[in-house]
Amino acid sequence: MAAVSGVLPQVPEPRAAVFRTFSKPRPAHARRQAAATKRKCQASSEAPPAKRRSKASFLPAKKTAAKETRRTLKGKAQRTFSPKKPSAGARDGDQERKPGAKTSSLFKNNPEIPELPRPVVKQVQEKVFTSDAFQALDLHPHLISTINTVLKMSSMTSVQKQSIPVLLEGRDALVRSQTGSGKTLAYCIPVVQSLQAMQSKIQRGDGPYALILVPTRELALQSFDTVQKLLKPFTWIVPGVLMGGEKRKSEKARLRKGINILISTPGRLVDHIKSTKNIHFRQIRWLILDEADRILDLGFEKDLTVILNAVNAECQERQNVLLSATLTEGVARLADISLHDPVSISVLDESHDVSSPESEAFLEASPPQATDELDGFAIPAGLQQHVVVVPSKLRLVCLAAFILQKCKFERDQKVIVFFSSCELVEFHYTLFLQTLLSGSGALAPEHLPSTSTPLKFLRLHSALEQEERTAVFQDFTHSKTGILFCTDIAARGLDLPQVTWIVQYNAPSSPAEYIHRIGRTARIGCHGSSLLVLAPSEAEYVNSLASHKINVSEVKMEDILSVLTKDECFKGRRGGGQKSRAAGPQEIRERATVLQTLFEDYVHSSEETVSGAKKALQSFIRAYATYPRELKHIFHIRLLHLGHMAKSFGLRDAPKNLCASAMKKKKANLKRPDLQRKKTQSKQRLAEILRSEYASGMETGGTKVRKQNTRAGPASQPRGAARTPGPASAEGTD
Ligand SMILES: Nc1ncnc2c1ncn2[C@@H]1O[C@H](COP(=O)(O)OP(=O)(O)OP(=O)(O)O)[C@@H](O)[C@H]1O
Repeated sequence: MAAVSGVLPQVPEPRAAVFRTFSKPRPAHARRQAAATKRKCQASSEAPPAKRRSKASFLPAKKTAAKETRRTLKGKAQRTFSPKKPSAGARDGDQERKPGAKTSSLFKNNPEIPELPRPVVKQVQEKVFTSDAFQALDLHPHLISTINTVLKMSSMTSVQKQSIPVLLEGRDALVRSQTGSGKTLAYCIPVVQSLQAMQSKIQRGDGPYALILVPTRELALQSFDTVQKLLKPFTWIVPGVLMGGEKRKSEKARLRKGINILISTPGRLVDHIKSTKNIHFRQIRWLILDEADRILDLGFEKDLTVILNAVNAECQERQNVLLSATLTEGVARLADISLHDPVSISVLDESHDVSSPESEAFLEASPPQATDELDGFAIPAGLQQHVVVVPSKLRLVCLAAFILQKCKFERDQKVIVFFSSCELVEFHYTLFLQTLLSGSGALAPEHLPSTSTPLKFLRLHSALEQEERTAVFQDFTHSKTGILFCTDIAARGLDLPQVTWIVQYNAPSSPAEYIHRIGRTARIGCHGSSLLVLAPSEAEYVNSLASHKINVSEVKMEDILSVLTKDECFKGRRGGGQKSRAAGPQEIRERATVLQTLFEDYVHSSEETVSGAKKALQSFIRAYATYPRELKHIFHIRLLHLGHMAKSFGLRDAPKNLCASAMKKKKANLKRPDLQRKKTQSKQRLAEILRSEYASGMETGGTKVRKQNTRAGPASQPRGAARTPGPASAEGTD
């Protein structure tokens, strides 16, 4: 890390300024924002019991002292941060806090960071581009010129070269190619070509000829945008999008006028099938399931059945196309769609595997894979995947340090951070906005080093009003820099340009979701990186990824935290200016503690913020309880240390009621077998809540997170898509 002492202007006691900022009453905008941060999944009583004391977590400090080089930091800090000698940050903070409030040491009593397994995997890769021009296809000349001049594309990608001719022949197809390889055009071009070529010219009033189902609203808007561009020369064909969050009335009106290429989320389409008289499928020629494995999974099962019944009742002769980067034959077989002699298109078949001498060795040692579910999915060649193991207490400062490193001290970085629930997104978004943004927390802009970039935080999840959701999506799409906090609603299909880093702060629930999350970067031949954050107890997950041919390389937490020595906002008691040239582990620890204190002071600045942090922690625990059975040995709440986890939510102690209710529930369950059944039901409900990230948006009774301090300008209004917010929904909105 380059030293910055020479670059920075002299700022008298910046750390003291930090604490002053957070001990005084919060400014009106912060209060407004906190008040606006309503969370929806708040069923705390459903939180499964969290076992507090894992053996590893309670190792005496002596035993956890590091022996290896990579644990030197921890070892030294244990000596430095004895309870009798609190950190500068903690001490100053204490002066202004209630007696008894404390910032406990971040670096004490942490479990050892285990040696990560290092399987070298023969990762699967595909060739993205071909040298063939679109002119090689039998397409209308106006369509080709639109592709060349409007979309500014000349040569086909591999998946387009393979799929377009097959689809133009009228065949059903299952299409699998890596993320960001151009699957959208692989189906949109044949649809437009075939519809414009129909002998009796399509009339708007004919209704839908093509039905395209996608799992989220943002993806619906994105696909609609692509179709709209391709249709420029063919103005008589009308595209339209239906998605939750828009006023049903205006959608009904558009359906009445006629939509020929209909793009919809499943839930919203079902709603119209049930409630809109003039929706019909008499003319359907195409049924396309983008992100087909997602649409075919349990969360959409009922919706898909309703849609297929409605479509089948009116039309039998149509082409069916299923696409996804993680489509497997197994998933496709589940489809209750009568596929006629489908062609399986997998770009992988044509590609070469990338291997190294070590990977050969691994292959020999690795067990044979049993099913196609365990086969590897291709990962873009320009994608560097990393993993960092972080003790629970240090998660929050580590995430903040990573964001500062990338977005404050490096240029043109666009980062997406994935969390497991809406509450987690809201909590971290508000916390970082209130503490890390220049002007509101850390240093005033004039005191920022000249090399630093202002931070810009955005968030996207299903509990937002649709208007804000669309605005955020547009804003992040068009931004050169920024940090997007989101749930898995942004994991699939979204083509957000120039994303440089993907952070998975909560591990995904399946290898497929891992692939889709990291696939938001390194698209269409570009470069990008990903970082997966794991707790020490989760290190085994690296092996699980390896069994799906996913290869991650380790970065050290200390290296991420060391960026704090660049940031004078977090200068410790003895100052770090002159030392930052060769910042030692002790200084890094001091600064991490100052940063943690900053978070804790904000969280403890009002009852409301404390309660928000507790709810976020409960939400984390609930989400943690829903990992599938095959991952339970890695992600099980009994392996979590609740007190340490609480720290990563800026809480100074583990919420007592959470433990108490968990313990009570456990005891009661032992006595009352009838409660076991309820527990199962509540687990199912939790799974539903998570799945409903993708639900229809037509449910009522929930609370939406109201519009907050977005920096987005008004979103552009696509043809056929109204921006009026829809009815409040329970949890999901798609
Ligand atoms: N032939 C092409 N030449 C140049 N760019 C292309 C071409 N085809 C598609 N693209 C661009 O590549 C990007 C990724 O395309 P697309 O979103 O269709 O990928 P995908 O395979 O559907 O990804 P995912 O699996 O994540 O949904 C888009 O920005 C698209 O405009």
